[in-house]
Amino acid sequence: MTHDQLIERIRDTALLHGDFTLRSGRKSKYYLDKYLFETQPDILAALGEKFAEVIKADDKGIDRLAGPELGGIPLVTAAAMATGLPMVLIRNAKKDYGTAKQFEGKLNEGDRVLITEDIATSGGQSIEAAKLLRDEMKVDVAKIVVVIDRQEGARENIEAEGFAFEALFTKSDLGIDE
Ligand SMILES: O=P(O)(O)OC[C@H]1O[C@H](OP(=O)(O)OP(=O)(O)O)[C@H](O)[C@@H]1O
Ligand SMILES: O=C(O)c1cc(=O)[nH]c(=O)[nH]1
Repeated sequence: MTHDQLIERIRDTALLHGDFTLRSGRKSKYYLDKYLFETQPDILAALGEKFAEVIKADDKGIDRLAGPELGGIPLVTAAAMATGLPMVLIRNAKKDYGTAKQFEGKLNEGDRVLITEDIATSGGQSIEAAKLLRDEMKVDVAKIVVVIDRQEGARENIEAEGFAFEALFTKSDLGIDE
């Protein structure tokens, strides 16, 4: 799938119009329903390849990938399969039984970890995941890579916390002018 075909597939599959409340509490007249594009195997495979390009371009090398619940899970899986890199799955909250962990999979202190995420609005969700990895798991967060940046301040907020940020696509790339 070409870059432009992927943009078109995401837009056609997942762009909704209406009145939406976002995770940040903001209101929006449009919503990109990530589950509508993440549940389409052709789109997911193409996104895995896009993440792989970013991962291969990292000059210091990535040891592991991480995906936050829930939307980041299919993405990190696709990226892991496209690169052969191992991954961890990050929970929104610790389990209070069994292994009682907030992430699943294996992490080594000092690993360079790249986070995959679906949509960035304020960047709040991505920052939470990155802080957990950096401050509690003691890994080196190489970059937060999202599928779509809604261009509402996520980049500025993420970079202000000391993390690198990249978006595969922006709201402008998708031709959204709301
Ligand atoms: O940049 P932010 O302002 O933090 O908002 C964007 C986040 O909000 C959404 O998650 P949602 O709350 O729908 O959670 P889910 O992935 O568990 O469905 C979306 O998946 C992003 O992660
Ligand atoms: O900010 C959000 O919560 C959000 C925006 C959006 O376009 N899509 C989504 O899944 N979440």
